[in-house]
Amino acid sequence: MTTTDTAPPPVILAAENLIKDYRVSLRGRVLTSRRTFRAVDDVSLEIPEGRTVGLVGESGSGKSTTARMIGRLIEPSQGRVRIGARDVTRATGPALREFRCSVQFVFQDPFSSLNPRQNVEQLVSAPLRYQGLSTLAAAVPRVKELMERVGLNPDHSRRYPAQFSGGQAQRIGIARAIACNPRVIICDEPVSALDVSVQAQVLRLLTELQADFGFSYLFISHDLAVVRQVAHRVCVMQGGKIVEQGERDQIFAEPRHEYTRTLLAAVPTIPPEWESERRSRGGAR
Ligand SMILES: Nc1ncnc2c1ncn2[C@@H]1O[C@H](COP(=O)(O)OP(=O)(O)OP(=O)(O)O)[C@@H](O)[C@H]1O
Repeated sequence: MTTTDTAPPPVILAAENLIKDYRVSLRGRVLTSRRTFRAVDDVSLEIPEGRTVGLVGESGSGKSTTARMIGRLIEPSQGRVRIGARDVTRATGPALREFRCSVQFVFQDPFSSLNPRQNVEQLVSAPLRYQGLSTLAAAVPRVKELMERVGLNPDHSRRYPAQFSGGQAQRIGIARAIACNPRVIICDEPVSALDVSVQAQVLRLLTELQADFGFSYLFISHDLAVVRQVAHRVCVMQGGKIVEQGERDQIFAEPRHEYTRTLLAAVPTIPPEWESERRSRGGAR
């Protein structure tokens, strides 16, 4: 952690009044230009340095669309994305490349987000090569170091995704995400495709990496129990809008919006030993 309890950490990544209109619904229904479908409606959120912002809501509420706009994977229809003081909404060329290094993604399904024809050396070194920071051969020691850091055997660097378990494949995705020392990692349902025991290990790894490197996370999940374990702040989405946001303890202890209360009613409680261990590691508080 880079800040004290008295000074709030500076905002590293911000979304300002983001809107996304689609002209074709995912079901293939073509909408007329006058009747677009608004998937995200005036969303503003801030991600402080070294902190985790949880983004929760039911399926279809607009979480992934919001994240993809913030990470510049898709263009917003309106609104702005800022990293530090810099507006990167329309950044192109070198500015966009730099942004892509600063803001990395970890996706839900590690197997579909890793090219099955590339081995770990190729996969994990990709951000470094994209930035022109390294060649494949020169990146191998760094890849092995990253593999070790995320709990993988560096001797397996020539293996392909299919030779790993789901949890190990997600660790490859995490190694790739941290390869070029990003400032923010957008985790889009990073554990929901994994077995519960493996989920806990991957969440623990993300928490450790944050404590060690000060990463900020935007952590998307439909599972509030998971968000409660990792998030410092929580934003609740419904129907494309953020209906409530605040510090994690406030959201969980005193939800103000009816929809948040409904979501919370379905959350199992977390074991106290988890909570105390996380606090002692410097995780969410
Ligand atoms: N490329 C697209 N074209 C048209 N509609 C889209 C597109 N992507 C998403 N949508 C629609 O936008 C809405 C928000 O989708 P989004 O994936 O952002 O929600 P979500 O909260 O992440 O849901 P989930 O948890 O199921 O991924 C949904 O109604 C979805 O069908």
